[in-house]
Amino acid sequence: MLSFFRRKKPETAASPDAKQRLGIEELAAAFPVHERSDAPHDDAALDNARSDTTGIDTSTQPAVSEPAVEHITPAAANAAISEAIVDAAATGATQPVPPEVIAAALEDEMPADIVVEHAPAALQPASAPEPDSAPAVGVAPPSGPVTAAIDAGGDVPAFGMPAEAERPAAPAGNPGWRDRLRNSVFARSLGGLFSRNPKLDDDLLDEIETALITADVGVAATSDLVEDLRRRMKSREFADANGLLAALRADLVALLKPVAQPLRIDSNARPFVLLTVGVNGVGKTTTIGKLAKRFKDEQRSLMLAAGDTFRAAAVAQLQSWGERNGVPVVAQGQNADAASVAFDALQAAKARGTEVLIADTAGRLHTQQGLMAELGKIKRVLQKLDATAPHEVLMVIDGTTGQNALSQLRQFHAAVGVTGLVVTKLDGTAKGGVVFALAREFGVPIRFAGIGERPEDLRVFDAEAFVDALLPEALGG
Ligand SMILES: Nc1nc2c(ncn2[C@@H]2O[C@H](COP(=O)(O)OP(=O)(O)OP(=O)(O)O)[C@@H](O)[C@H]2O)c(=O)[nH]1
Repeated sequence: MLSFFRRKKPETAASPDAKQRLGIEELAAAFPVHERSDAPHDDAALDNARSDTTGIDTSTQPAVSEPAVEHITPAAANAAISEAIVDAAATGATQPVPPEVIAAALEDEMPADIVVEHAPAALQPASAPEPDSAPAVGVAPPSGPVTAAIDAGGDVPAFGMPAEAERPAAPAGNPGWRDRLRNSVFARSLGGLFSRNPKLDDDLLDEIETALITADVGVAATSDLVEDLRRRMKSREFADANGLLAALRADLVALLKPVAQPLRIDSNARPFVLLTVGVNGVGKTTTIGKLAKRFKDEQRSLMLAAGDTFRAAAVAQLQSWGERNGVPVVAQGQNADAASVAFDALQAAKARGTEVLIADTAGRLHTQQGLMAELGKIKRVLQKLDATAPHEVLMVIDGTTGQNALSQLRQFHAAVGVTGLVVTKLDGTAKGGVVFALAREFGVPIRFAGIGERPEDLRVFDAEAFVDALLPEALGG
């Protein structure tokens, strides 16, 4: 049987002290995201950087509500980016160049005298009751009527969602986790192992090791888990294989427990601004739609900002989710400046006393430095209206991504300071193990898990429910 670490344990792996875990603070220290209040900024540099990497020249496509900005020439912006890269190379920095280096070279802040001219038609006075205190997400909503700001549009399915009749019925409650995750690589490989009634020996550990690696748990986390089990097996802690497998379950739960922290809406922030980020196609817009439903069910007043201005259907997709849930959507159309949309929406939400504002952003590869720097700009622009915003930077990660998710999180955190994760697409044939790797490496709270396409398939992340869904039922808690 193939073994990645067969009884060759490095002295470091078994000790918890020796873990190579990077905390948020260490990450932040490694990639400081500092604001340059002393430096002038200019949007055009970032716009140009975007056109460099996407092929879309936004300079020729003015936003519906174009803020008053001074533009530098594309050549100057290119020169600034090149200079930053050359400077970083000269100082021995390895690629990719940290965003703050780019940001320092670019003049990228929206001017203080921004004028938002666009008045979205969707914004109508809301009459929804506004609760004084904000329960944690996932807590049962208080009873009472919800008055939608706009007509919810009946049963019209949102973009990206199958029509009601085509959708499989979602299993209710926590048992739904197992039904959704049973086809994952993790569940199938460990399930096969357990069904063979294994003996308590090194071969069992080797098979567990292979199963964990195959399921994307990652080399470091797998090594920690397997060596802990090996040590305990040698000291005769387990009566049989089932004892060892029960210990594996406990170790997996212990790995995830610290990051299973539900999103809490701070009622002192009004609105509580939630900025969603992530690479292309991970499920950001869909997740926002699901969150919109969740927040509306909790009777929170809500607004959405259609900040994904680059994907053709994204604005319509968000508007459809908004209509479906009776939530106003601030949009300026395709190719508008995303920071301007966010600013526009925050201004409107503040004026209305809206409780939660969720801002969408365009998907971007974590290696596209110009686009990553744009996220910093969106954050700074929001902070012109509320110094504490965004209150949650929610990064959406596709659960099928594998170990690449680690570098995605590293880069997004460096650019914009990620405070919570949503791991989507854990249903179907996802490997699922990347959740453990993320937890071990970063310790960033995992707020939600996407285990299907229906609104109710966005679950508050629950360490035990998740682990038990991946392991054979006999073991589950
Ligand atoms: N099976 C499954 N599909 C999902 C889940 N979450 C999102 N999706 C699907 O993933 C696809 C992409 O979702 P979007 O919300 O458009 O992704 P996005 O991140 O906004 O995409 P970009 O704007 O291009 O970056 C859609 O088909 C969604 O239905 C999930 O938890 N499970």
